Amino acid sequence: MSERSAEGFANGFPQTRLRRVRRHDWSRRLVREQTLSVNDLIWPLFIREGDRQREAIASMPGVDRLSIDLIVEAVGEAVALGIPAVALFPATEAKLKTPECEEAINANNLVCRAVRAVKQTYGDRIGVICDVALDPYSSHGQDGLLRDGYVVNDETVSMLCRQAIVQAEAGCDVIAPSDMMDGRVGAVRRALDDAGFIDVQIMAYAAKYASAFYGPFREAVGSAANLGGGDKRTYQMDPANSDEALREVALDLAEGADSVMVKPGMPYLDVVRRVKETFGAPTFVYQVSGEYAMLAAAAQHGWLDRDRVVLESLLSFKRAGADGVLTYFARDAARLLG
Ligand SMILES: NCC(=O)CCC(=O)O
Ligand SMILES: [Mg+2]
Repeated sequence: MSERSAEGFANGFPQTRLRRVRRHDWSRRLVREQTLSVNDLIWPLFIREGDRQREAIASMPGVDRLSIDLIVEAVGEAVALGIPAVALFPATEAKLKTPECEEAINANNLVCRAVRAVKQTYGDRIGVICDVALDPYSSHGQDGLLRDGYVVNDETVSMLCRQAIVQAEAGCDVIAPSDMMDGRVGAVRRALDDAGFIDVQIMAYAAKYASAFYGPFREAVGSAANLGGGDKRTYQMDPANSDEALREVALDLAEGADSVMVKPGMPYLDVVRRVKETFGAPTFVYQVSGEYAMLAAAAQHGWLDRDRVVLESLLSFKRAGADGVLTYFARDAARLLG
């Protein structure tokens, strides 16, 4: 049944009716420009010490820190759902955090043990991504080594190379430098190649902003208190800039990054679009802990429809040009899409 034209719409006006193709579901599906699938998802998981330990993270309702045995079970769910990769983040015990971050290069540290357990169980059925940065290990909460209160670049990069090697030795498939030191991608690439890890990928946190949206993550890995009132503005990017993001991405690609990342996600969709259009390289985006917290908390209150905002937010990353999304909603989204 069609509406009869009213008086004001004589002579066939409007000629173009964009609503016509929106009228029925079959037609909406035919003209849909973007799709979200399980292949777009990377699931970040938090690891803690112990056996059968599951510990809630207050500011991330629905996300827990898991001991390695439970991490292996969670990764099993990801495998069953078809999620292509997980990113593992260690909540290092406070007693192991030091100013010089020695635990980062301990081949038997929490994340290395978790990677070994996951890889022994699932092999190449799922990819494992590990950050390279010192904040899970530093008593000061910074991502690099501190000298006179300043995070020094080159000395930090040397540590990051050693960290990348112990993680690759543990079986990590993708090294993700998240530290924002200059030159670290090239240095880590050389270190990996020299050690024989020519097929270990690098996913560079290329445009990582000094954002307030990381708050819950710092609670999750226990670095918030260490950082105190400190911030990371001498190495992470100024939220005001996007030309600079293109320069960061250009350098990381030139230094050998296999893929690049923009972080955070929802407030930086314009940056995702510019990066993808400019370089056409595999581009990922991180829907960070604060974004998760906003949506999860509002949904808990009944103020937002959780399933719908999760899928809409993830689709927005695809529309902006992202090839994939690191999201704490990955398991939920995979179930909804399944
Ligand atoms: N390097 C990983 C992160 O910093 C994650 C931040 C977040 O989820 O807030
Ligand atoms: Mg850089």
